Amino acid sequence: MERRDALSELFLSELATNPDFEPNFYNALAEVAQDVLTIEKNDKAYAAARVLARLAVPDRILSFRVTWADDAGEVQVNQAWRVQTSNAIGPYKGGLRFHPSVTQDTLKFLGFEQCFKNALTGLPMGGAKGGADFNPRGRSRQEIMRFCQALMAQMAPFIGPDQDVPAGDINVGTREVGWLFGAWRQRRGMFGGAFTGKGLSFGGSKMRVEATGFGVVYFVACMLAEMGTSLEGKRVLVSGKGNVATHAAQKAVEEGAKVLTLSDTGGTLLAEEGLTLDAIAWVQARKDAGEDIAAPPAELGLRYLEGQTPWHIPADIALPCATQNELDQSAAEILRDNGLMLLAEGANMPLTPGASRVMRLAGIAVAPGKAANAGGVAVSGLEMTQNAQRLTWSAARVDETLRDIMERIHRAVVAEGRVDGRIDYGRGANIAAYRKLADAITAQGVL
Ligand SMILES: NC(=O)C1=CN([C@@H]2O[C@H](COP(=O)(O)OP(=O)(O)OC[C@H]3O[C@@H](n4cnc5c(N)ncnc54)[C@H](O)[C@@H]3O)[C@@H](O)[C@H]2O)C=CC1
Ligand SMILES: O=C(O)CCC(=O)C(=O)O
Repeated sequence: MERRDALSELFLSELATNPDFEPNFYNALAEVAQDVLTIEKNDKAYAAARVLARLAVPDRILSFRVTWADDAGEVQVNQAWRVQTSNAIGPYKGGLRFHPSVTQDTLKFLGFEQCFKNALTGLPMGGAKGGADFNPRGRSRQEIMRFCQALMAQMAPFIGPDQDVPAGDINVGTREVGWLFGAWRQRRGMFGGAFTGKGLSFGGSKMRVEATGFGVVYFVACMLAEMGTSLEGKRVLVSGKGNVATHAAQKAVEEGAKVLTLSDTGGTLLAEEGLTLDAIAWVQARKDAGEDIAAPPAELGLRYLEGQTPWHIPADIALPCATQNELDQSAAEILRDNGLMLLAEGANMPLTPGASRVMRLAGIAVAPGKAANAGGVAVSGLEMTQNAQRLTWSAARVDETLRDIMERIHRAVVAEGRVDGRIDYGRGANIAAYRKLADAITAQGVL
C-alpha cells in the first residue's frame, strides 16, 4: 500500500489489530483515509471535530433474527442487519442485499461507502446499508415474500421517509421492494416514501431500474470526453448479468460502444461482434426467470465461456458490475497488458486492493463506485423528491436530471482529483464527498 502515509498508518493501526477485524470495512476505510486525513489535519474545525474517526463508527448497527416458515412448513432462521452509518446530511439511505455471503462486515463497508456516494450526488441523503444472509436461490416466490414480510416485522420501526429509506441491491429488485414496502405500510399504518425502487403504481420513479447502469455509462462518457475521445467503437467488458450490468451494457451499446461480455458466477457470455440489444434483453429475461445464461440461442451470436471471467479478453474499457472483490490482481495485470484505457466500477468495491494497486501504477483511470455508480441512489433521491411533492416526473425528465447529476459528480471529482497532471478519480471522489460530510458534521456540534 505505497500510497499510505504516516497519518493514515496511525489512524488504521488500531483497526487492524482489533480482534473483530473486518477486512472489507478496513479496505474501504483505508482507501478514504489515505486521501482525506491530510485535508482533515490541515483544517482546524475538521481536525477538532475528528470527522473521519466519527464516520468510521456507524451511528448504530441494528441486528435482527428473522424467523419464517418455508413451503414445507419448516422453520427457517436468518440473520439480518441494518447499518445506519450517518444521517448528517439527510435521512439514512442505502440498499438491502439478500445473499448468503452477507455479514456485518460487508454491510459496514457498504454503509460507509454509501455516505460518500450519497454526498457526491448533491442530494440530501445520509448513508446506510442493510441485508440478510438469506439465499433466495431455489426458493419459491411465496417463500421470498414471506421472508420479506418477516424481515419487515423486525425492521419496520426503524424505517421511514425522514428516518431511513432502503432500496434494492443484490437479489432485491422491484418485486422484493414491493413486498418489503407492503409489509412496512401494514406494520406502520401509513403510506409514505419509506422505500425507493418501488413499483410505478405506488410511488416508484420512472428510470430507477435503469439508473445505476445508465449512470455508469454517463460517467464513462465524461471521462472519455476529458481524454478527448468518446464511446463510439470502444470495446467494453461488462461483468455480471443483473440490474447494473445489463443496463450499463444497454446504454453503452446505445452510445455506439461494442460491448463484448456479460457474465455470471459460472462463466462469461462472449459476443465477438458485440452484444445486440436483443441479446441483452435475453439475459435480463433469463435472470428475471431465475434461469442461467449458459445456453444462449444460436441467433444471438453468443458463446458461453464456462468458468471464465471477462477480464482476459482484450478491450478498451472494463465495467465490473457484479460484486465486491470480483477483479483481483492477476486479472488487473491481464487488463493492463491488453492495453485497457479506463475502468469504471458499476459494483461497489469490485477491485481487490492488489488490483487497485496495479491500475494505479499503470496510470489507468479508475472511477470508484462511489462516483461511477451513484446514478442509482441519485434517482432514488429523485424518487424521494417526487414522493414528497406527490408528483410523478416523466422518464425523460428523470433521465436528463440523472445525466446532469453524473456530469456534476464528474466535474467535482476532477476538480479535487488532479495530481501531477493526471486525474486520480478515487482521490477526487473521496475528497469532494469528505468536504461535504465534514462541513455538515462540524456545523452540528459534538454528538
Ligand atoms: N442496484 C443498484 O441500484 C445498485 C447496485 N450497486 C452494486 O452493483 C452490484 C450489482 O448489483 P445489482 O446489479 O443490483 O444486483 P443483481 O442481483 O441484479 O445482480 C447481481 C448479479 O451478479 C452476478 N454475480 C454475483 N457474483 C458474481 C461474480 N463473482 N461473478 C460474476 N457474476 C456475479 C449474479 O449472477 C447476479 O445476477 C453490487 O455490488 C451492488 O452493490 C451499486 C449501486 C446501485
Ligand atoms: O438507491 C438506493 O438507496 C441505494 C443504492 C445502493 O444500494 C447503492 O448505491 O449501493
